[in-house]
Amino acid sequence: MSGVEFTKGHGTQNDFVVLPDRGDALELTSARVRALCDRREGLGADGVLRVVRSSRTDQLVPADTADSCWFMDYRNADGSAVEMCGNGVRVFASYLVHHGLQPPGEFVVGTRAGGRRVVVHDDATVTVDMGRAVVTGRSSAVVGDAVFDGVCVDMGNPHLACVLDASAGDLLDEFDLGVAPGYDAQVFPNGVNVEFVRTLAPGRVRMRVHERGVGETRSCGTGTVAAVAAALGESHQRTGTVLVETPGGLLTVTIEEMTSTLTGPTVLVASGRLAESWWREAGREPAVARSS
Ligand SMILES: N[C@@H](CCC[C@H](N)C(=O)O)C(=O)O
Repeated sequence: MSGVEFTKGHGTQNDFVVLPDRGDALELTSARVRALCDRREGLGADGVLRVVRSSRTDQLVPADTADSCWFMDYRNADGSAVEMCGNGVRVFASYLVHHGLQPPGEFVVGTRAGGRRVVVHDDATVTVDMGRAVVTGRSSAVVGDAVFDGVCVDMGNPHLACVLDASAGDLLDEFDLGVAPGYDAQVFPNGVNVEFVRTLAPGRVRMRVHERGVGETRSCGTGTVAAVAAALGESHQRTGTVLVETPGGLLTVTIEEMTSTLTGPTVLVASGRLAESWWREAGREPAVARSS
């Protein structure tokens, strides 16, 4: 059969194109990632998950990632290859089990941020051990004219989680996150994912996020863990389990002293093949204007 195989899936509406590449043979250029993620020109997604064996990949694979496990080569919609994607790992794990590449239950997925232990449950809910939410300091985000104080959290990828106080009322629903919030580039030289979170009741928060390399998304797994770590911290708690309402659905985050977990649903929507001509065209990088 001709054409590149794909599956489209999502975790709380953070959506991905999954590209199986057992032989590590796909030429996944930035241009192809951008075209795949384009919601008019391509399939439409927040990111791409290339499925490759750790031992076969030419990516930088951290030492704690077993040679034989499946590696999630994650790309943001803008084509950038970054460290980690929490919802992506959940969809990736679900894909592996559904397509018979991995028996159900517990196993490790390789990512650029290290190995992540996952459990795929019978109802396609997936729990990921996300590692420790490391608070590295404080900084601020700017939306329009407003400046918000935030907590810098390293989840393998960088986050700035701004906890809104109760007086902020419905502000969370009113933000325009169509434009990237401003941030301090000296604190985040490689860019940052910015979360806004509000506590609704003990053990329940609501979050919106602007993702680096994507824009506003309907959910972000690493972002929910960062947001919960920040929200717990504001009420002087170091650990706890919190339900996170995102525009795309509900996730459960548990923060422990040395690690954290993320649990939520995954959906595999469709599988198919990309037309060969589309893949060929999508591979062409746009011509760069030359100054003579
Ligand atoms: N949606 C993801 C995060 C994806 C990576 C992020 N945009 C970055 O650049 O760090 C998640 O579910 O964690």
